Amino acid sequence: MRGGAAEHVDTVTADGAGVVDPPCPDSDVRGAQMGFTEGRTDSAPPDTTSPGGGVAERLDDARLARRLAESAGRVLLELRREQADLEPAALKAAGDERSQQHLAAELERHRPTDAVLSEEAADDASRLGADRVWIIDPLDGTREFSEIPREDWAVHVALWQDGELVAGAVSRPAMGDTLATDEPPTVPAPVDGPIRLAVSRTRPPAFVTALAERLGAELVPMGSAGVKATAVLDGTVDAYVHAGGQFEWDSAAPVAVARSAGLHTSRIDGSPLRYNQSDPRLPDLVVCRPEHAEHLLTVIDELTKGEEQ
Ligand SMILES: Nc1ncnc2c1ncn2[C@@H]1O[C@H](COP(=O)(O)O)[C@@H](OP(=O)(O)O)[C@H]1O
Ligand SMILES: [Mg+2]
Repeated sequence: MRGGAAEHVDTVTADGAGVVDPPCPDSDVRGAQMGFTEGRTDSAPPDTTSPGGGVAERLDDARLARRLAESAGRVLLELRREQADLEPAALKAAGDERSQQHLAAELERHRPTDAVLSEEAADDASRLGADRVWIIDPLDGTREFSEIPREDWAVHVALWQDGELVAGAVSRPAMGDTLATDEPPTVPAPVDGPIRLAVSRTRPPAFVTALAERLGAELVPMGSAGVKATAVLDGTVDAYVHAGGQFEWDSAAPVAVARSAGLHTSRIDGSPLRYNQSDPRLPDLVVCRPEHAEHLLTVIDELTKGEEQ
């Protein structure tokens, strides 16, 4: 449990799995470095009351992102427990739907004036004129979620504001943790040996396989973009490189958390990842330890140019 000045009390869930927020930390230093601050001063109305009837003060965006990702994770774990006999396709569909319903309801309750871009909801073009857009993937690694007891699936909750990702959380419910910008993770010290690249276990892009060969890298297969990106944060791998297709919701929250911890994040050509674009496709990315960025991007560049010839 996180500590700090006891100012905020909040409740996050509408499904009985209510959360009384622990004391709110002092303004998060590294969070402030990435451009977000404790609380908000703009026009959104405050949270009102908790299901228990108590007055709930407003939770800052980063902590709300964490709480939403965690509570959706509990919804998904419960579903998996209760519906373990479902066919994988039905479990996937139920997981997407339940988590989407939960997150949509909670965002409506806590941030009713903000726009939302979700993998599991129709894309409302009004988000393009909005100052604040929550970019969510209610269940990333849907396939792995349906393969009980696999743990490599995640819930992504990010907030984009005025052109930047300003908060994010990646919950890994079956692993029992959440990595979020309210408390940027500390990346472990580097380890000796070949560079380790996280790659999709079910559809490894040929590009990444070729990259691994050039780098003399070890491929570490796993499901979920969020799990792969956070595997860089927890030291399981050194980099996550993807190409060939993805959407903003697959990477927004992982990238927000990775940036808050000081990792390199970019497109594979080194250009910035941009969110809340009219076309939400965002087909490639690099998330890596900063000490590997230059070499990785150089080798990717050589590989890309070689493919073009
Ligand atoms: N070529 C591609 N086109 C579109 N989305 C892709 C993709 N490759 C991976 N993804 C998305 O990235 C996430 C991680 O995939 P993987 O585990 O194979 O790396 C998945 O999200 P969802 O599970 O939310 O659909 C998947 O849909
Ligand atoms: Mg996804």
